[in-house]
Amino acid sequence: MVLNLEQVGLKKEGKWILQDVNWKIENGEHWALLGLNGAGKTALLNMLCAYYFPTTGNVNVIGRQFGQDILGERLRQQIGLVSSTIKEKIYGTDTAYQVILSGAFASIGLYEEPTDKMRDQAKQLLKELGCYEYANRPFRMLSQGERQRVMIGRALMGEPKLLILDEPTNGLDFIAREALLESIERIASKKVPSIIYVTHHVEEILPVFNKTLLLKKGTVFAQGESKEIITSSKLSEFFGVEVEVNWNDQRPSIKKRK
Ligand SMILES: Nc1ncnc2c1ncn2[C@@H]1O[C@H](COP(=O)(O)OP(=O)(O)OP(=O)(O)O)[C@@H](O)[C@H]1O
Repeated sequence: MVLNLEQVGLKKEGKWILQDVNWKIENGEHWALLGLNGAGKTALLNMLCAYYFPTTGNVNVIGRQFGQDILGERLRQQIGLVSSTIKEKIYGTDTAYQVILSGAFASIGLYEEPTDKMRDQAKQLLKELGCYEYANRPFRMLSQGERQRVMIGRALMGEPKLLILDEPTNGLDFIAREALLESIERIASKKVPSIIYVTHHVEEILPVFNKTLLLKKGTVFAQGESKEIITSSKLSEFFGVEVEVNWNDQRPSIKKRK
């Protein structure tokens, strides 16, 4: 099992941010995590990466039960996290290749001498993610879509068991978004690692994300097979406005009913 949360609650500054969260991810499953602004998605991810400890309940991530003695650093080496916070820390002068290589050490910047195996793996990832042609270009000169690919490559360098993509299409135009989604689909089709794809956008729930969790006001509003969760009636209740969901080519689209 990749993840097991039981009756998890998180209280910060006297306020419950997460409550009664139950969530299991089996090996090889890929999940979409959908929630509006302030739903608690970031707080939940921070907990999965052991930056926050649960106030109540049990958290088990990749076979590690959270307790007083959990080593956050060790756990984080097994989780590939792609988020805007990490992206902002990357040195703009490092090349795409160096950024991907740095993932082997889970460091920002390269301080250790990579092995030949690491170099081969980084080159392979550059190819798989379509980054090869700009491998030697500094990170700051890359487009948003290119940077995002590099960040995913960096996360995959550590051969994580869980890959968390936190709103990876933010700031991308339609073409770049679809291209990135295609790459994500390719990674997901390999089964390992399991992916949690965090988004506000229903249209980004690719067929590979066959499970969806809806988070609302810090609690699980619904979870299960995406086809059963992403429906007009469920999402109308979830968003609190009447919406119409249509499935086309195994991808959902949504619009507000007039
Ligand atoms: N450390 C903290 N202390 C106090 N309140 C917090 C803390 N972290 C988050 N919150 C609050 O918890 C709620 C959920 O925040 P969170 O950032 O997890 O939402 P989100 O679903 O990620 O939203 P968005 O989509 O806008 O990023 C918000 O009301 C936020 O202000």
